Amino acid sequence: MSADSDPVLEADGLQKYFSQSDGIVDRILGGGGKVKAVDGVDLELRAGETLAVVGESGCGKSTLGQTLLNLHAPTGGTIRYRGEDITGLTGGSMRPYRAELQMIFQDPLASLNPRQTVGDILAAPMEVHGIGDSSEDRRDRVRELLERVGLEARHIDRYPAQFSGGQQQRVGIARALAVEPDVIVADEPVSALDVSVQAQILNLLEGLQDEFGVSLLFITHDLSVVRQVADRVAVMYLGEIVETAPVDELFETQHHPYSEALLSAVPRIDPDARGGRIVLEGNVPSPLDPPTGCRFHTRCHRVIPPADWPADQPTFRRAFTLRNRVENGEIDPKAARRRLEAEGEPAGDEAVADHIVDTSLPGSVDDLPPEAREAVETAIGLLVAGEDGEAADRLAAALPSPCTDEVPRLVEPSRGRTAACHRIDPDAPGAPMADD
Ligand SMILES: Nc1ncnc2c1ncn2[C@@H]1O[C@H](COP(=O)(O)OP(=O)(O)OP(=O)(O)O)[C@@H](O)[C@H]1O
Repeated sequence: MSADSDPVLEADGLQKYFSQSDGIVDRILGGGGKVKAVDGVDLELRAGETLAVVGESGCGKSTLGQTLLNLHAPTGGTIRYRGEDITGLTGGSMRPYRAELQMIFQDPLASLNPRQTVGDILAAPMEVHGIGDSSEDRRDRVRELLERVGLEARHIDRYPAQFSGGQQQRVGIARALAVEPDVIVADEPVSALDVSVQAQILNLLEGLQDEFGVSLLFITHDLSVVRQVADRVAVMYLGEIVETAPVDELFETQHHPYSEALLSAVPRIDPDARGGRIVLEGNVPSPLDPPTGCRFHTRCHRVIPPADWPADQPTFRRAFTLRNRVENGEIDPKAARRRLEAEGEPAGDEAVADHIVDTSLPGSVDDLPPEAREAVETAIGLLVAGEDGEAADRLAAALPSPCTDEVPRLVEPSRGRTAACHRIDPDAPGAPMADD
């Protein structure tokens, strides 16, 4: 495949929100929240390539894959297949495209009808899409397909449960190929399988892709799988694509700090390779209420300090972590007081505030620049006095960052690569740090 080949499937500003109005989250929050599972994705899958979509669990990968195939009605944006707008097509109007756009699922057994033989499972979509002249012809094609995916043709009348997990996934692959598709979205196709079987299925997919010229969107959380199968990678975080790059380039350099953190967790062959594992702050925020500005700012180890910050960036990150914890309501002065009391320690307001600073600020407060230190101590005092909003405002004023205020643009740091981070955008607010 060529990196410059035409896009087969394109997303432009694609959004998929799920309504929570009937769910438990609604009852807790008291409002009809929207889970912003996919939120403004631009992406193109090019002819014959394998594009991996990677990111942590819950970042929206599956929803993106399913929305691209119109299995979910998109909330916004457009989807084009070979230049034709197919956004939101359903039923009969989607039928001409359905055969071209196929899906392979993570759990092969759950996606195969247990009461049908594999022969029937594979022949049914052929019949729907008018492939094969007769049922005998389709049965011959099914036998060929079974052999092509490494199964035995004589097992055509077996039921899915009579196959092993790896064999069931081979049936899933055969079913996708049965209608001679142009695009396959494979959603974690090997993550339910034993490691030894994973490699066989990945090899099979690669071989079939070359043979059939299919474009593959490969969804996975596993970067070692990405390296084996992908030509390009799109890194997803909280409903957005934060970086795209050819796979080898992404493993060499990362422009987005989230990609950098993901890649830092991949075991290196060379034990002297530079850089240790980057441990991100906190948890993935809720897609019901994603952070402002850059969605990654709450966890980003490279969050940008204000231009007049008098210390280094890691010191800012420490203070900024406390800011986030206060903003997110993660600090509970009452619990801190109870703990001190239980330990027989002094538990007056001042002691509680000191305890919170000690336990919620990474590192020592003494290492902060004087103004930041004063802001931290004042803010925690306010928090202990029950003035949560005031506390958060005080910290936001003392520890501002362009990352909380401005949504980063997707820029092209080099040909064929994109990333959305203020640090690589020459027009972005905030000065990159010398030690960055
Ligand atoms: N049908 C649905 N209704 C409501 N929320 C949903 C629905 N499907 C997914 N979500 C939510 O959308 C977000 C993205 O989920 P999605 O499954 O797409 O992520 P993912 O990256 O594929 O994760 P995983 O790898 O765990 O499957 C999650 O917060 C999830 O809870």
